[in-house]
Amino acid sequence: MDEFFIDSAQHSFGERKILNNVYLKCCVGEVVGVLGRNGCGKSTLLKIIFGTIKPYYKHLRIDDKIVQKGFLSGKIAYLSQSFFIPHYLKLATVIKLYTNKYQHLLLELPIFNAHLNERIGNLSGGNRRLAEALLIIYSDAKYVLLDEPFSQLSPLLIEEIKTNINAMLSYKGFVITDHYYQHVLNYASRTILLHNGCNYNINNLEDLQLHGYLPAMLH
Ligand SMILES: Nc1ncnc2c1ncn2[C@@H]1O[C@H](COP(=O)(O)OP(=O)(O)OP(=O)(O)O)[C@@H](O)[C@H]1O
Repeated sequence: MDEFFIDSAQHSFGERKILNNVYLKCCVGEVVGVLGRNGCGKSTLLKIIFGTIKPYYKHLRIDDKIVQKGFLSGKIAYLSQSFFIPHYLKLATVIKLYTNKYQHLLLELPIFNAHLNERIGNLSGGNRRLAEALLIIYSDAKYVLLDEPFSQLSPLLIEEIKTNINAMLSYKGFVITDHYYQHVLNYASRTILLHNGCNYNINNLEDLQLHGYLPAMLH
Protein backbone atom coordinates (compact mmCIF):
# COMPACT_ATOMS: atom_id res chain seq x y z
CA MET A 1 0.00 0.00 0.00
CA ASP A 2 1.28 3.47 -0.87
CA GLU A 3 0.44 5.03 2.48
CA PHE A 4 1.74 5.71 5.92
CA PHE A 5 -0.20 5.79 9.14
CA ILE A 6 0.54 6.52 12.75
CA ASP A 7 -1.73 4.95 15.33
CA SER A 8 -2.11 5.36 19.11
CA ALA A 9 0.40 8.23 19.24
CA GLN A 10 0.86 9.25 22.87
CA HIS A 11 3.21 11.86 24.24
CA SER A 12 3.68 14.07 27.29
CA PHE A 13 6.15 16.81 28.13
CA GLY A 14 6.69 16.39 31.88
CA GLU A 15 3.29 16.16 33.53
CA ARG A 16 1.54 17.72 30.54
CA LYS A 17 -0.18 15.24 28.27
CA ILE A 18 -0.03 16.52 24.67
CA LEU A 19 -1.15 13.56 22.55
CA ASN A 20 -3.51 11.05 24.07
CA ASN A 21 -4.38 8.64 21.30
CA VAL A 22 -3.86 10.12 17.86
CA TYR A 23 -4.36 8.45 14.47
CA LEU A 24 -3.27 9.94 11.17
CA LYS A 25 -3.12 8.33 7.74
CA CYS A 26 -1.80 9.72 4.46
CA CYS A 27 -1.88 8.06 1.05
CA VAL A 28 0.04 8.98 -2.09
CA GLY A 29 -2.17 11.38 -4.03
CA GLU A 30 -3.77 13.11 -1.06
CA VAL A 31 -3.19 16.20 1.04
CA VAL A 32 -4.20 15.71 4.67
CA GLY A 33 -4.82 18.89 6.65
CA VAL A 34 -4.08 19.01 10.38
CA LEU A 35 -5.63 21.90 12.31
CA GLY A 36 -5.55 22.70 16.00
CA ARG A 37 -5.10 25.48 18.51
CA ASN A 38 -1.66 26.81 19.41
CA GLY A 39 0.10 24.26 21.58
CA CYS A 40 -2.27 21.35 20.84
CA GLY A 41 0.59 19.21 19.53
CA LYS A 42 0.59 19.53 15.72
CA SER A 43 4.37 20.01 15.42
CA THR A 44 4.92 17.34 18.07
CA LEU A 45 2.90 14.85 15.99
CA LEU A 46 4.85 15.66 12.81
CA LYS A 47 8.18 15.38 14.66
CA ILE A 48 7.12 12.00 16.09
CA ILE A 49 6.36 10.76 12.55
CA PHE A 50 9.64 12.22 11.23
CA GLY A 51 11.52 10.70 14.17
CA THR A 52 13.03 13.67 15.98
CA ILE A 53 10.72 13.24 19.01
CA LYS A 54 10.55 9.85 20.69
CA PRO A 55 7.01 9.48 21.98
CA TYR A 56 5.77 7.52 24.95
CA TYR A 57 4.02 5.24 22.43
CA LYS A 58 3.19 5.07 18.73
CA HIS A 59 2.67 2.57 15.94
CA LEU A 60 4.07 3.88 12.66
CA ARG A 61 3.77 2.01 9.39
CA ILE A 62 5.15 3.26 6.11
CA ASP A 63 4.20 1.27 2.99
CA ASP A 64 3.24 -1.73 5.14
CA LYS A 65 6.50 -1.73 7.10
CA ILE A 66 6.73 -0.91 10.80
CA VAL A 67 9.14 1.98 11.22
CA GLN A 68 10.64 3.54 14.36
CA LYS A 69 11.82 6.85 12.89
CA GLY A 70 10.37 8.16 9.63
CA PHE A 71 13.55 9.83 8.43
CA LEU A 72 15.50 6.56 8.65
CA SER A 73 13.19 5.06 6.03
CA GLY A 74 14.13 7.82 3.57
CA LYS A 75 10.43 8.12 2.75
CA ILE A 76 9.50 11.02 5.04
CA ALA A 77 10.56 14.66 4.72
CA TYR A 78 9.64 17.37 7.22
CA LEU A 79 9.48 21.14 6.77
CA SER A 80 9.88 22.62 10.25
CA GLN A 81 8.56 26.02 11.29
CA SER A 82 12.04 27.52 11.39
CA PHE A 83 14.60 28.03 8.62
CA PHE A 84 16.83 24.98 8.26
CA ILE A 85 19.24 25.86 5.44
CA PRO A 86 22.48 27.72 6.30
CA HIS A 87 22.08 31.35 5.21
CA TYR A 88 25.40 31.53 3.32
CA LEU A 89 24.59 28.80 0.75
CA LYS A 90 23.56 29.79 -2.75
CA LEU A 91 20.21 28.49 -3.94
CA ALA A 92 21.81 26.55 -6.81
CA THR A 93 24.13 24.77 -4.34
CA VAL A 94 21.26 24.00 -1.99
CA ILE A 95 19.20 22.45 -4.79
CA LYS A 96 22.11 20.13 -5.63
CA LEU A 97 22.57 19.21 -1.95
CA TYR A 98 18.93 18.59 -1.04
CA THR A 99 17.33 17.15 -4.18
CA ASN A 100 18.01 14.32 -6.57
CA LYS A 101 15.19 12.58 -8.45
CA TYR A 102 13.10 15.71 -9.01
CA GLN A 103 15.98 18.21 -9.21
CA HIS A 104 15.34 19.00 -12.88
CA LEU A 105 11.72 19.98 -12.10
CA LEU A 106 12.88 22.36 -9.39
CA LEU A 107 15.52 23.96 -11.60
CA GLU A 108 12.90 24.61 -14.27
CA LEU A 109 10.61 26.58 -11.94
CA PRO A 110 10.56 30.26 -13.02
CA ILE A 111 10.27 31.38 -9.38
CA PHE A 112 13.52 29.54 -8.53
CA ASN A 113 15.32 30.45 -11.70
CA ALA A 114 15.38 34.14 -10.87
CA HIS A 115 17.22 33.51 -7.58
CA LEU A 116 19.63 30.65 -8.39
CA ASN A 117 22.80 32.67 -7.75
CA GLU A 118 21.55 34.36 -4.58
CA ARG A 119 22.57 33.31 -1.09
CA ILE A 120 19.53 31.90 0.68
CA GLY A 121 20.00 34.33 3.59
CA ASN A 122 19.66 37.28 1.21
CA LEU A 123 16.19 36.27 0.05
CA SER A 124 13.18 37.98 1.61
CA GLY A 125 11.65 36.05 4.53
CA GLY A 126 8.74 34.88 2.36
CA ASN A 127 10.92 33.85 -0.58
CA ARG A 128 13.27 31.99 1.76
CA ARG A 129 10.32 30.16 3.31
CA LEU A 130 9.00 29.35 -0.17
CA ALA A 131 12.43 28.09 -1.29
CA GLU A 132 12.75 25.80 1.73
CA ALA A 133 9.19 24.48 1.26
CA LEU A 134 9.86 23.74 -2.43
CA LEU A 135 13.07 21.88 -1.57
CA ILE A 136 11.07 19.61 0.72
CA ILE A 137 8.18 19.24 -1.73
CA TYR A 138 10.62 18.18 -4.50
CA SER A 139 12.79 16.01 -2.22
CA ASP A 140 13.00 12.26 -2.88
CA ALA A 141 10.70 11.52 0.07
CA LYS A 142 7.39 9.87 -0.77
CA TYR A 143 5.55 11.49 2.15
CA VAL A 144 6.00 15.16 2.95
CA LEU A 145 5.09 16.82 6.26
CA LEU A 146 4.74 20.60 6.01
CA ASP A 147 4.57 22.52 9.29
CA GLU A 148 2.89 25.89 8.62
CA PRO A 149 4.03 26.20 4.99
CA PHE A 150 1.72 29.18 4.33
CA SER A 151 2.86 31.37 7.24
CA GLN A 152 4.81 34.47 6.15
CA LEU A 153 3.66 33.98 2.55
CA SER A 154 1.62 36.43 0.49
CA PRO A 155 -1.46 35.01 -1.33
CA LEU A 156 0.49 34.56 -4.58
CA LEU A 157 3.20 32.52 -2.85
CA ILE A 158 0.58 30.42 -1.05
CA GLU A 159 -0.85 29.56 -4.48
CA GLU A 160 2.70 28.75 -5.65
CA ILE A 161 3.01 26.20 -2.83
CA LYS A 162 -0.33 24.62 -3.74
CA THR A 163 0.54 24.49 -7.47
CA ASN A 164 3.80 22.69 -6.72
CA ILE A 165 2.16 20.23 -4.32
CA ASN A 166 -0.38 19.50 -7.07
CA ALA A 167 2.49 18.88 -9.51
CA MET A 168 3.90 16.18 -7.19
CA LEU A 169 0.63 14.61 -6.02
CA SER A 170 0.82 11.59 -8.32
CA TYR A 171 4.09 10.61 -6.65
CA LYS A 172 3.61 11.72 -3.06
CA GLY A 173 1.30 12.21 -0.10
CA PHE A 174 1.31 15.45 1.89
CA VAL A 175 0.39 16.40 5.46
CA ILE A 176 -0.08 20.12 6.08
CA THR A 177 -0.62 21.97 9.35
CA ASP A 178 -1.42 25.67 9.27
CA HIS A 179 -3.50 28.32 11.01
CA TYR A 180 -4.78 29.58 7.64
CA TYR A 181 -7.64 27.18 8.27
CA GLN A 182 -9.67 28.26 5.24
CA HIS A 183 -6.77 27.49 2.91
CA VAL A 184 -6.36 24.11 4.60
CA LEU A 185 -10.08 23.25 4.56
CA ASN A 186 -10.54 24.29 0.92
CA TYR A 187 -7.36 22.71 -0.36
CA ALA A 188 -6.81 19.49 1.60
CA SER A 189 -8.37 16.22 0.44
CA ARG A 190 -9.47 15.76 4.06
CA THR A 191 -8.78 17.49 7.35
CA ILE A 192 -8.43 16.47 10.96
CA LEU A 193 -8.43 18.60 14.10
CA LEU A 194 -6.18 17.87 17.05
CA HIS A 195 -8.03 18.71 20.23
CA ASN A 196 -7.59 17.52 23.80
CA GLY A 197 -4.92 15.13 22.60
CA CYS A 198 -7.24 13.34 20.15
CA ASN A 199 -8.07 13.64 16.46
CA TYR A 200 -11.46 14.54 14.96
CA ASN A 201 -12.53 14.47 11.30
CA ILE A 202 -13.43 17.93 10.02
CA ASN A 203 -15.70 18.57 7.04
CA ASN A 204 -16.64 22.22 7.39
CA LEU A 205 -16.44 25.38 9.52
CA GLU A 206 -19.30 24.16 11.73
CA ASP A 207 -17.17 21.17 12.78
CA LEU A 208 -14.37 23.57 13.73
CA GLN A 209 -16.83 25.60 15.83
CA LEU A 210 -18.23 22.47 17.44
CA HIS A 211 -14.79 21.50 18.71
CA GLY A 212 -13.93 25.04 19.83
CA TYR A 213 -11.24 25.83 17.24
CA LEU A 214 -13.33 28.71 15.87
CA PRO A 215 -15.48 31.10 17.90
CA ALA A 216 -19.19 30.21 17.69
CA MET A 217 -20.36 33.51 16.18
CA LEU A 218 -17.97 33.57 13.23
CA HIS A 219 -20.78 33.68 10.65
N1 LIG B 1 10.69 20.17 24.03
C1 LIG B 1 9.61 20.54 24.72
N2 LIG B 1 9.62 20.55 26.07
C2 LIG B 1 8.53 20.89 26.78
N3 LIG B 1 7.37 21.26 26.23
C3 LIG B 1 7.30 21.28 24.88
C4 LIG B 1 8.42 20.93 24.06
N4 LIG B 1 8.05 21.04 22.76
C5 LIG B 1 6.77 21.44 22.77
N5 LIG B 1 6.31 21.59 24.04
C6 LIG B 1 4.97 21.98 24.44
O1 LIG B 1 4.08 21.02 23.89
C7 LIG B 1 2.89 21.66 23.43
C8 LIG B 1 2.66 21.31 21.98
O2 LIG B 1 3.65 21.97 21.19
P1 LIG B 1 3.58 21.96 19.61
O3 LIG B 1 4.72 22.79 19.13
O4 LIG B 1 3.49 20.56 19.14
O5 LIG B 1 2.19 22.70 19.34
P2 LIG B 1 1.54 23.19 17.99
O6 LIG B 1 0.16 22.64 17.95
O7 LIG B 1 2.43 22.87 16.84
O8 LIG B 1 1.50 24.77 18.27
P3 LIG B 1 1.57 26.04 17.26
O9 LIG B 1 0.32 26.02 16.45
O10 LIG B 1 1.63 27.19 18.21
O11 LIG B 1 2.82 25.89 16.43
C9 LIG B 1 3.07 23.14 23.72
O12 LIG B 1 2.42 23.45 24.93
C10 LIG B 1 4.55 23.31 23.86
O13 LIG B 1 4.87 24.37 24.74
